[in-house]
Amino acid sequence: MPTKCHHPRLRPAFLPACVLFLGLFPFSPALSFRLHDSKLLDGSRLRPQRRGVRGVRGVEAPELTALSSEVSPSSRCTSSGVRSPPLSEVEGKLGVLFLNLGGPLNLEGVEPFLYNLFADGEIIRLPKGLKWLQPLIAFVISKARAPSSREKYAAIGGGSPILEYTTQQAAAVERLLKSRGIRDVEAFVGMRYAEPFAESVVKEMLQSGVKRAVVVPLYPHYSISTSKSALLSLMSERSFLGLPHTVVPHWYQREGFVEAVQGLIKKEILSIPREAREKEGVHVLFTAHGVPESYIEEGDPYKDQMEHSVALIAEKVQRSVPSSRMPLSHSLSFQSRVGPVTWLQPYTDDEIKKLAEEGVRNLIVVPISFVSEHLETLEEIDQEYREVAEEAGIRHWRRVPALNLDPRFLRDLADLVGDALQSVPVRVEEALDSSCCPALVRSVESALGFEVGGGEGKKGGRVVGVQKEMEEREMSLQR
Ligand SMILES: C=CC1=C(C)c2cc3[nH]c(cc4nc(cc5[nH]c(cc1n2)c(C)c5CCC(=O)O)C(CCC(=O)O)=C4C)c(C)c3C=C
Ligand SMILES: [Fe+2]
Repeated sequence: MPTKCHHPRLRPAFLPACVLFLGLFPFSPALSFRLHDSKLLDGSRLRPQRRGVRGVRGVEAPELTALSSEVSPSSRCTSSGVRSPPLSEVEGKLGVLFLNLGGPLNLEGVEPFLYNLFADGEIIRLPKGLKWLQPLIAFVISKARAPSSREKYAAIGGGSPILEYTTQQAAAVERLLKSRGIRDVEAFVGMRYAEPFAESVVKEMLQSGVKRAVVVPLYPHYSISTSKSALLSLMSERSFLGLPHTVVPHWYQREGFVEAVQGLIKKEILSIPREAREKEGVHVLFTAHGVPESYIEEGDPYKDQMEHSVALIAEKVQRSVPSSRMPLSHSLSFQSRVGPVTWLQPYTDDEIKKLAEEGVRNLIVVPISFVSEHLETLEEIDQEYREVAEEAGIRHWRRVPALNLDPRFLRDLADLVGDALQSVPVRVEEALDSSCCPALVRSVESALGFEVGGGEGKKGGRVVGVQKEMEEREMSLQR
């Protein structure tokens, strides 16, 4: 049965049990993060994102051909069951569902958001026999963490910009699809830990007449803790399973994504004064949200995909910056660890200090695991890590903005939907299997050094606030 996805009032008698459990917590990593059957959570009220525009049904335009030379993951990610036809052959209104994590809109929303996060059986993984403790643990941890978490959200203006960015991204993709001939299409946003909850949005989709759906977790790389968790929330809405649909489980390998990130990196590299970058070189540090190591040991493809992703982007960066007078190196590290267990390493703060000790003076930091600005970019990287870097001796610090409303990225998201329509559908049940798409999950050597040349120095733009950036991106999309 789904657990109610709300911050509960616990009876005092439960509290000693929670405290007892948490007392064990630091000494029992195996207990605190272990593989088990997934647990579903239920959402609460829905705030529908946008009203659908009704028109001619089911028209796919030829320009929806992939820009990417890669085979769409959908066509590879199959099980041995009976195949449904591609969704392009199904008539009726198309719904595009973007799944994301969500975030608190204000400081009052921080504790309920944390509760929902820690009540997720894919975030705190309890053995089967202890699952009944999940709501209690979520209650205690969210209470304990809320004050420090609230401080962080206060430092970025009092709430998370995730919903705003995601809504704008979805609206832009809907416009692009319409402009390409899919007139009867509506994009939806469904969140995991905050409103609008995905479970409710799915109901809205069905009520609004959607007859086929493309589901896109807005995480380029698959992780049990993010993509799988988001997809599980769909399983609790049984009527969704009767809807012809396809899921794009991961999409970091798409050329459009790689090129969009590369473009943003190149801009920051060129913003470092020419003399400094040619004399001292530049280091590009890719930083991804971490997961506990135990996830990887239990089959989460996240680390392999991340390493592959970094190698693909680094290669493009190397090729994109002409001449060869500037030594350019790169590495990957992991941030935002929580709790007492070991997370993926190296940790980003340690990596920054190590790089500075090794003589790096010009540092480009690239948040790679998430496609919009959020707490970890605006507070952890821009404030905490920047201070670490400056104290360690980094002279030129640049943070690459998240993809947000980058036109290349948005075009690729629209292409991705087009590719998904043409491919063999991947059902949500299939995409829950983290070993789905083995051909795309391969380890590659990361941290390859490479040399690129420089151009004229330009001042790099920092993140200037959601509203301003949205206006700029919107204008650029319209041009
Ligand atoms: C790819 C992205 C992410 C992965 C992987 C991920 C795993 C993961 N996260 C936690 C714990 C927390 N995450 C929190 C916020 C948060 N996490 C991500 C992304 C990934 N998490 C995002 C986008 C956000 C939202 C930020 C915002 O702007 O609102 C938080 C709350 C913030 C805080 O108190 O630090 C926690 C806690 C775990 C345990 C985990 C893997 C198991
Ligand atoms: Fe997280």
